[in-house]
Amino acid sequence: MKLLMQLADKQGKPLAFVILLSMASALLTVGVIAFIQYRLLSQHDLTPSVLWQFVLLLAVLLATATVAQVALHKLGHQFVYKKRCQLIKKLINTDIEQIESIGSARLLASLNTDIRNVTFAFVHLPELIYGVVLCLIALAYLAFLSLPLFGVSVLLLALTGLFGFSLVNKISYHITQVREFDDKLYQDYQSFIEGRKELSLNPGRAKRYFNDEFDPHAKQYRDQVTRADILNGFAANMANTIVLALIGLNFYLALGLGWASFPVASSFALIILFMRTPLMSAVGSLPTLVTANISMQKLEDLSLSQNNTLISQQPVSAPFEQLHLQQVVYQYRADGDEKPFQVGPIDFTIKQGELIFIIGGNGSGKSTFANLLTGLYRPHSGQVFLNDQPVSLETWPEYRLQFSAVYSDFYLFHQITDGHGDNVDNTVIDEWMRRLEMAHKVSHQDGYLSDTRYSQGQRKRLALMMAVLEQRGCVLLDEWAADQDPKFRKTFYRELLPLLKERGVTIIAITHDDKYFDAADRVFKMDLGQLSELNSNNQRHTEEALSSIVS
Ligand SMILES: Nc1ncnc2c1ncn2[C@@H]1O[C@H](COP(=O)(O)OP(=O)(O)OP(=O)(O)O)[C@@H](O)[C@H]1O
Repeated sequence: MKLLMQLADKQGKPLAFVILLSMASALLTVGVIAFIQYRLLSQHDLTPSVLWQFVLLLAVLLATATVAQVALHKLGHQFVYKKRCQLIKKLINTDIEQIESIGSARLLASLNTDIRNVTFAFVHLPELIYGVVLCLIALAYLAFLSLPLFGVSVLLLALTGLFGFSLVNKISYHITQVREFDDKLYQDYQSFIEGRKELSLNPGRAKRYFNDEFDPHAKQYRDQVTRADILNGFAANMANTIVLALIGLNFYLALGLGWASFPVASSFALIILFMRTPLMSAVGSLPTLVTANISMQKLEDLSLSQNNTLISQQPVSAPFEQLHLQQVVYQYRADGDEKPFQVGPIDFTIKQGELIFIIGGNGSGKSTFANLLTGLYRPHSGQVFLNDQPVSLETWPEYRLQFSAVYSDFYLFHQITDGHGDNVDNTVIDEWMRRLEMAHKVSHQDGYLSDTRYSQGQRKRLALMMAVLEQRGCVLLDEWAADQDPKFRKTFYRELLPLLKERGVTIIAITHDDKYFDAADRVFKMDLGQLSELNSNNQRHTEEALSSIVS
């Protein structure tokens, strides 16, 4: 099993130690039975010292079993903890394009369900290991008692195991389906939560979504999980019945056909009965292990980055002087027969301290260009030059360090950090709180914002503050002013942008505020993925470009 293989691969020695302890505790358990049979049941040997030996044996058994269990739980949960941390680190190192193609619902389902499934498996792993080890040792003891009876028992158990194997395959199939519907349910949960306002206003839509999307998924989930549970219950009942059948068969073979004596047959019955509970627990733990294996596969299928170390911030090699894009092309993945949207080929140059505006209609490719420019997307062809040096695959992460941004779908973190992830001087934070007219509203302490639940416009101001505090050479703002009131919009274009420019920051702003186009050094227009520069001295040219966007 993949789970055990991975555990063995990463924690080979501790796992071997735990298996040895489990074997010792199983041996001791069989030893206790043998002790009862040979010492306690033989009356002429019943002295107080025998009782003390028995108590000692029980104490050693309790200690060994407890240590084995504790060690296995610790080992398992440590494995899950490491897996969880690795997963998040891989997620951080994964390309945005891959994360976008996986989708947030599938990612959340994996982070939640798959990790939980692996945890459950580790809760049940001790039962499986103990059950298997105990059964093996009990079988060895049976072989010692009577080889012919042992042979018949092993044959019956092997046949049952074979049948059980096909059952486990069927259970695996249903559990795989269950996991697929889990992804779909997560998608539905996300729609219900994120679309709560629309659904509140339109109960008809809520009902329709419930009936057409959620309910079929929930029903399929229910049906598949029911089938898996029925098969699992059947496997457990079958194991139980086979164990009882084995006792009857052994008595028949021993006493009816004279294969063994009565004491041997009764010892057989005792051992087999004794095996029953651990065997049933082991069988019962199988579905959780199957589920965990499927979850491990699901986690692998996410194709996250293999790199699970957090990149320590590299110093930016040289300050931003100039950025040049040469014949850069980016194309989205084709979805069906439709021609995918393409940005480029683009030739674009920006120098340090310039203030550039980009305009363009909805869907013209501005945000795609913003992602391309800031290095979130890698060009499919063409070349990017930073300070006249070509940016290669190796230097791509370093290239990104030149930028800070407020994207249109920005996220506001509580932590206030500079471009290296370190704390920022309080006086600098206070200065920007004042400039952004947020000082009366927001407080901060020890590098944390007191809250992030503000209006969209206020949150955007804080996001701008975060971008500025990162002190990168180039700041990208995607329709930043769209949510600001007219008064602050003016402050932004007439005071804040000039101030940043004066401080040497290069700014690329995607905007529709034609009233302030004169603030920019240059204005570019994006149209169907093609970028062209407008002649900012020619008012008519700019007006034409704007009216083409409006029309
Ligand atoms: N993840 C994606 N996969 C496939 N196509 C996409 C993806 N994201 C965007 N597109 C396509 O790329 C085109 C440009 O999108 P983009 O977001 O860059 O436009 P935009 O100019 O920023 O628009 P808006 O002003 O409405 O924000 C759109 O027509 C869209 O169909």
